[in-house]
Amino acid sequence: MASILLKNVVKSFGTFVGVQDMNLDVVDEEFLVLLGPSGCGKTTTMRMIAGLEHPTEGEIRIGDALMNDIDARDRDVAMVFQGYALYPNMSIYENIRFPLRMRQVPKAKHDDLIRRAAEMVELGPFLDRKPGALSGGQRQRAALARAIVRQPQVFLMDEPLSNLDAKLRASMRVQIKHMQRELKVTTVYVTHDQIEAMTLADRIVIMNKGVIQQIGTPDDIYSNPANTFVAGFIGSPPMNLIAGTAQSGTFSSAGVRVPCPANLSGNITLGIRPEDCQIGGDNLQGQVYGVEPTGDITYLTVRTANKNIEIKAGREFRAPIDSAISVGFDTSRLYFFGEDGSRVGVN
Ligand SMILES: Nc1ncnc2c1ncn2[C@@H]1O[C@H](COP(=O)(O)OP(=O)(O)OP(=O)(O)O)[C@@H](O)[C@H]1O
Repeated sequence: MASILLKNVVKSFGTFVGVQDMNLDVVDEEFLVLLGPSGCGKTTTMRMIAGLEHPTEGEIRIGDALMNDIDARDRDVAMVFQGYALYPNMSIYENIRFPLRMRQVPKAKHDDLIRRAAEMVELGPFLDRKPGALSGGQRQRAALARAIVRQPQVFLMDEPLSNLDAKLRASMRVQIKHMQRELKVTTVYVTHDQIEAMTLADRIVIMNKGVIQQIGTPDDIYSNPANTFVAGFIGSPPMNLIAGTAQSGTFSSAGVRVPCPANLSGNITLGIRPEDCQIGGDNLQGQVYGVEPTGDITYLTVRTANKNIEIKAGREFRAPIDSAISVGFDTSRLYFFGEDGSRVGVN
């Protein structure tokens, strides 16, 4: 088991900077998720920890040891990628065994280790099959078993569930989390799926354009977004961000009026989550633009002169398109952001 430290890590590709001055401290036994849009530098960060890319600047440590010049195969990490990368001609048993052979683990220990790893991902009955005779979820579990079989210091997982359908992804999430808790192996997991990040992570690192935007627990990231990027990235639908002006304790924008901290003035962006809006009230006046019943929640889109606002309404809510509507905001849950996008106060 081990901690991972990235200190002032930069990765450039020619003149393009893929990862900028990254500082990250992954605690021993932690499940850390790197989350961000395509191209934000998640995989590059992961590949540097694995030793598949070398940082242009900075230090990478696993435990206390400096890794910069250590080959990937000499770092005690196991990786799971989105493609399962199983050997098609080998049985699942032999596939799981592969890392034990590579690491020259004494043969006498193999059978026990393989069966224990297979048991953990519920693949015990499938060990004799070839990968082609397994479902996608079973293959992904075989890839996980192969990663855990030799109990590395660190697991690195890069979008391991993205090839699976939604139902299977949900059940594999639970399985991965359970397995990580049981094995207590420090884990770095890359995804662009916020639900995966929220459900799996002890802490989430949100990245954009090679820069860390915020590091925090899922609750913290959701409740206290550091800037408009994080606020607009997390949540489904994400936080409504409404540009307007603040003056003398009031924020206003076309059709929107809410109290704000008296010290705010000038161009401000208001943030309000869809679930913190209620039908009826005097903070927002607009027209119904869309009503989407989904069973438990009805999603309502309200049009104002400046922007469409997303609201989670009760399951029974229905209203004619284009009808006038008034909405109240939970004023204890308003967010304000300055011109550079960073958070400036909670009312
Ligand atoms: N070998 C390379 N040469 C040049 N540019 C690269 C190289 N590898 C990555 N990049 C660039 O660095 C940036 C970060 O890439 P990276 O793969 O880390 O993104 P990501 O966040 O993992 O994206 P995705 O979710 O799409 O996999 C991207 O703009 C990418 O085009």
